[in-house]
Amino acid sequence: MSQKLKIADKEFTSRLFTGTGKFSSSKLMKEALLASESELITVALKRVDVQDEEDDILSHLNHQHINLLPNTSGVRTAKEAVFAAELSREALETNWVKLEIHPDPRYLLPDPIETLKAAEELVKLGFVVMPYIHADPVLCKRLEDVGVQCVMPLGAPIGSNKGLKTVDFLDIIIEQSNVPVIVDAGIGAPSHAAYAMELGADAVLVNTAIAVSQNPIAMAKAFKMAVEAGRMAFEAKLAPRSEMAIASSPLTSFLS
Ligand SMILES: CC(=O)[C@@H](O)[C@H](O)COP(=O)(O)O
Repeated sequence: MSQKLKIADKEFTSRLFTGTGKFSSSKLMKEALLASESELITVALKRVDVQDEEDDILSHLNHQHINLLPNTSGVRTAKEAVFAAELSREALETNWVKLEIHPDPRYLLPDPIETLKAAEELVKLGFVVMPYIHADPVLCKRLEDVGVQCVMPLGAPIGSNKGLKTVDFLDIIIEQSNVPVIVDAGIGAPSHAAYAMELGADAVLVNTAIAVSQNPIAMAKAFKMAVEAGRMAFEAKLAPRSEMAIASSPLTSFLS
């Protein structure tokens, strides 16, 4: 049994966090997310109708083991992010927020300056801040200094399914971090998720690769298993690498 992950006051058995976008129906989304056994599920505040008590997306996520993580996707500045977080705290009764500020719709890359500014403000306002950022080890330390509860560096641009293009920097972030590291975005296959976990990431967040798969329910299960396998391998400690071949069985006394 793998160690539990603690973020702020919550403990998680599952290290697979999931997103709610791009599913072809709410029913399929619900079934896939249940199959993933994810306990932290992010939902874009812009997709929630706070006036409607029967809001479709929320009613499908109303399960005992599911914690909602509102995200600020769609905002362009720190000021807008703080406003969105305050709205979500009011509407969804949670002080957890996934801070996403990506002003450029082409690459959806996070703005590091606005993100740091917003994180500082949100921490002061009592939020549990989970910032989505580029895989920048210096920024991660600066965010840690202002009091975020984890960092969420990207593997590749959102929705690109390209995998861990930032692996050398993720390695440094994981080595230096005093808060959980959650690899977010661009994870396109269960093997990418397993790789992130083997590196020592504390969790991964996956949306597109599950939602747009031909069979999201089976894919959610595959990701669940990959994350568990990767974490187990990390805890078991991977065997050291060698430049030279090292025979697996003795080479002396062969056929003598
Ligand atoms: C849903 C979310 O919060 C995003 O960060 C993003 O959608 C995750 O990235 P992928 O869609 O590439 O998995």
